[in-house]
Amino acid sequence: MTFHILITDPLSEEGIYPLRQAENLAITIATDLSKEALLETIKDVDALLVRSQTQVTREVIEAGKNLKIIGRAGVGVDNIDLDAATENGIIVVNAPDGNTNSAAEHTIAMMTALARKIPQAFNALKNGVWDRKTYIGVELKNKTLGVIGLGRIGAEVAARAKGQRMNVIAYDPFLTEEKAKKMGIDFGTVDDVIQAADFITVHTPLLKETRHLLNEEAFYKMKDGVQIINCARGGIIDEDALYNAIVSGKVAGAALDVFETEPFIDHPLLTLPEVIATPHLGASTVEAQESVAVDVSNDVVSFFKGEAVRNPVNLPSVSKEVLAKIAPFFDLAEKLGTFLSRKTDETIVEVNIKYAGELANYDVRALTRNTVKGILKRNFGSHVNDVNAKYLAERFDIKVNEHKTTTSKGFLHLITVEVHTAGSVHRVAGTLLNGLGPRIVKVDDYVVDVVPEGHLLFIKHKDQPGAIGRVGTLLAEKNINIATMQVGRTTIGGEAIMMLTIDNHVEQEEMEDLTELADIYEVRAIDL
Ligand SMILES: NC(=O)C1=CN([C@@H]2O[C@H](COP(=O)(O)OP(=O)(O)OC[C@H]3O[C@@H](n4cnc5c(N)ncnc54)[C@H](O)[C@@H]3O)[C@@H](O)[C@H]2O)C=CC1
Ligand SMILES: O=C(O)C(=O)COP(=O)(O)O
Repeated sequence: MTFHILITDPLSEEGIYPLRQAENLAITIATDLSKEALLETIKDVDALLVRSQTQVTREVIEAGKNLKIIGRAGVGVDNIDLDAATENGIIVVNAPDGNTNSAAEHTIAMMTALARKIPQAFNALKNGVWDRKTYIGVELKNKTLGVIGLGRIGAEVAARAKGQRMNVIAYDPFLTEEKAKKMGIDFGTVDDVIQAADFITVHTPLLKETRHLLNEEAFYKMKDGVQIINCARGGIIDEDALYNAIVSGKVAGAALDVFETEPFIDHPLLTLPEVIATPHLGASTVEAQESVAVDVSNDVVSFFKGEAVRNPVNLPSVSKEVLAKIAPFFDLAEKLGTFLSRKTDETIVEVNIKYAGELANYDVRALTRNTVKGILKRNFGSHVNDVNAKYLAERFDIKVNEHKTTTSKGFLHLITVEVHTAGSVHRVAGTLLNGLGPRIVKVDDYVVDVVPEGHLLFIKHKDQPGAIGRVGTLLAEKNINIATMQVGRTTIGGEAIMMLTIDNHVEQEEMEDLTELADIYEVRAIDL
């Protein structure tokens, strides 16, 4: 099967080498598509690869009927409607590490150019003006750099600023005193940072909480003559407030690489001599572009091989070590979910998944998603996947609870899944037997030993001589061959179960007449 990859922003040709190497991928590069053309082209595409330019809106995502993965060759995913992707079961991957260095270097370059007015002086010179008075700058040495957002890029910028003999003060919700100490920087609140700094640089994503983080009120609190740098995202700074703060003389200058609306060409900010700007070039180096394109291409290749991706954005990422421990249980978890969803026709309102034994030591959210996927397949078929399982459960008001206990009687690991409907509770437990593979070991209160595979018949009956024989005879009359059979009961003469594996698929309706046999209460045909 060939998967169609559409690339709509310029990516490094060297970087997409992994895509070119894969035999089952057909690549189309179309970097100047109009919105209408994109909506048309996306229809037949399995993977979309972008940078920051292409606006991957809900409309685009919904038009991508075959779309399975969106790759962002870079960090920021604010041009991608993540909710729409998740709801439609489309995984989004990015390349968070590949452009860190370039963005940090660009930030330092912008700060230096700003401090020494290099672009303005160069402009004058280009226009034939030799002016050594207007372009007097300030030193960076001994000045304080305020860093808001000390993630990958912010931390690199802080380290480089120290090399410039600057003092650094930072704010990040994840920054602790200990970590700051280790880095040789101060830490404080946003207010501490903006009040102490001579230069302020922002390195957060654009989120609800960071939108207009630097606004009129914030500028008011800053030192007179402060200089501002934004190489992260337009919108973190309120551009109108920045304009006013520069015109009023409060802010001495600003270096901007990113803007609230891009392309940014006729904004009043660009008319101010105190403002220097680049057209979103933070990641535009040969090295960064190759690196981010390689990372995102590798993830796309892995995805179409059915392997785990390294940098999922709308799925929690799982470390290699944890993945190695939990991956063998993926299939079992899904099958336990499928089993229960076929064991009842009633609407499921709650799912409780209990991980007992060694598994309880790991992040098992991926297993929970697989279980929920198995449960929801009854309603959503192939539309439900790892990405949207949680979303679909929430949308249909199905409560999903995860429980863990490191003690497990008899089994090294045990996954017990329980579903509640309005009037009943159904339970199944499974494990992986060393060297033997997956087993269902309990259904409701009955102990069994069934390989969760193929075509099963789950039968509830009275524990009475003849019940099993009558089932066997009727199945023989229907020419249905029994491959394996297990029985279980809790009390002699009470309710009991049979778990049969049969050779072929049968429809539930074909099995209804089994319930007319004496002592047979319920029959469920379940394909796993
Ligand atoms: N100009 C350009 O071409 C480029 C821009 N970027 C942008 O730079 C930004 C930072 O990228 P990375 O460092 O790779 O991301 P990152 O995820 O490593 O770091 C972001 C940091 O911001 C912090 N943060 C979140 N909310 C915050 C808040 N309310 N206040 C303070 N800190 C907060 C997070 O805790 C995190 O440590 C992103 O917006 C990214 O899109 C990245 C690469 C190139
Ligand atoms: O990685 C990021 O967040 C960037 O802003 C880089 O954007 P670009 O890939 O150069 O369009």
